[in-house]
Amino acid sequence: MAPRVLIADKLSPAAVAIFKERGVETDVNTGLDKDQLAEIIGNYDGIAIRSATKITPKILEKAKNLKVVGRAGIGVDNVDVPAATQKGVIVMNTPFGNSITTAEHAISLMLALARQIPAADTSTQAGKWEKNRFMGVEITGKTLGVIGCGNIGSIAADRALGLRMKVIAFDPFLSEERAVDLGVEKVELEDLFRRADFITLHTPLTDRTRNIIDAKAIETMKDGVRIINCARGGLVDEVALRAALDSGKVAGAAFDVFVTEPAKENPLFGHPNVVCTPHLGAATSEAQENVALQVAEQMSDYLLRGAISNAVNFPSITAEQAPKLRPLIDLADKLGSFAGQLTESGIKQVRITYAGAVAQLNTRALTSSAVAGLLRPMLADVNVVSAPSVAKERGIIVEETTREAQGDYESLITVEVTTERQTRGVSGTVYADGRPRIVNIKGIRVDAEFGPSMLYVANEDKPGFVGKFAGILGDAGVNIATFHLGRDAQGGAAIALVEIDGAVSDKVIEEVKKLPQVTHAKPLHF
Ligand SMILES: NC(=O)C1=CN([C@@H]2O[C@H](COP(=O)(O)OP(=O)(O)OC[C@H]3O[C@@H](n4cnc5c(N)ncnc54)[C@H](O)[C@@H]3O)[C@@H](O)[C@H]2O)C=CC1
Ligand SMILES: O=C(O)C(=O)COP(=O)(O)O
Repeated sequence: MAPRVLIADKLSPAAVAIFKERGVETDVNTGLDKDQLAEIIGNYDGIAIRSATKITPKILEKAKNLKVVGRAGIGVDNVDVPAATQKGVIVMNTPFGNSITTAEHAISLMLALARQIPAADTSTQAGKWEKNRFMGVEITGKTLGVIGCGNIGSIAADRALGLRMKVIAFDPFLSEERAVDLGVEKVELEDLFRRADFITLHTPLTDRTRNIIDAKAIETMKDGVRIINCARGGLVDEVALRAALDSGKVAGAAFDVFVTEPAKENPLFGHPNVVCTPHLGAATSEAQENVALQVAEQMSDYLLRGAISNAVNFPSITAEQAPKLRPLIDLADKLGSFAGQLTESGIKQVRITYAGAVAQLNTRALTSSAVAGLLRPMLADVNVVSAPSVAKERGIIVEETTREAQGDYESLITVEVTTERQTRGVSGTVYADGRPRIVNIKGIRVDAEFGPSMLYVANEDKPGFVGKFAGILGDAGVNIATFHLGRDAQGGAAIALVEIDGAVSDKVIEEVKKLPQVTHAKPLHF
């Protein structure tokens, strides 16, 4: 059945066209309130949004079929990403499609502010001709302080340099080298506040950036500073800014984004030196076409081919890699699951080794899959997306190693789990038939496919075991589908891995355990 996507915010029609072309069903239903969305979200495999629709834990709870949230734009602060991750829902954005447009909006607002264009326009069109009321400031030679010099901040900086401004930037992740390349001076935040004539914000809203401009910060700024916020409401304390505008400390402010949106009322409204736009940063036909096309392509690629790009909660997998990766993801999950089902005490560490061709692929995705398989027997709702963060929360160390091909296998994945009691390793491969095999358990070679219902028995390699073991299963009416034996040395440790039709009762397991040679017996499910 074709996957189905809900377009819940206003997207360029380019998105529908792409989804249609790719064979994804779409419904366009914008402006839903949270209850209406909760009612229908269960019908969709994907939801495409901008900043209006909020993807909350409550919505995710109802989204039984949801696999992907596609944000046609940059900020994903309207999506509860941890909650989506926990549900295994991929959250992807389009990190570049609207950056030029947004930087241009910041520059437009700066110029509008410098020359009071909106107020002058209103006055002129009201027939007032107030030529002496609107005295502007020149921006040439002025210092622009850029807070957050990522994609948008650096484009804004570049445009400001073109306007002959001096640009200083505060961004803890901006390297000196990149600053030199951009032609900006990297400074500390206090310096920026002290020196800037104009300040423009371009950071995401996080716990560290919330109210990055507050009353205290404003006090340290130049008298007559002008502030532009085209990033997110909440970066600036609106009440403190209003007070500073009223006192004249701040000469002007231009805001595109607000603490509460849609902003029907706001502390900044009504001040003569304030310019506001209704979150128009990304609103050009070019940017909207870019982000709509891109989000539709990305979502289709994921829903139809398993390719992941620009996900904020999962590593990327290209469409070319996806078919190669799919059987290996399955293998990693099954090896993890095998280890997890045999683990009876707290896991301290898991080391995943990729040998041979698999080492060249996207091992982060494989590791997530192995960890998901490992944790699933203990935590039913862990998934490939949430596994790394769940492991971290539980203090489990996850290590990944890659190495050259080993032995006979083109690709070999080994999952080694260390608990309080022991370290246990299990290896597997995928043969040309694309089916995952388990080829080594605790150093003992085997060659078994994974079946839905299996029995794992560790025993001493002594005569008489196989007959008695098969006898117990036969007496209980358990049909053996495949039977694999392996041992480390004659008379040493041996393993039996048996695929059975249907389930096996606890009573049968107990009987198997009572066999004198048996050290461990456990039913496994894949
Ligand atoms: N008004 C609008 O319509 C639009 C707003 N935006 C917003 O613009 C913002 C920036 O977007 P991009 O440049 O694409 O993101 P980006 O990720 O490329 O850049 C953000 C920069 O902020 C920096 N940063 C993070 N924490 C910081 C801190 N505590 N202090 C200083 N810098 C810090 C990062 O190092 C990074 O370089 C986002 O919040 C996004 O949501 C984006 C598009 C449209
Ligand atoms: O891309 C972003 O982060 C934006 O803020 C743009 O928001 P919008 O898609 O115009 O609602």
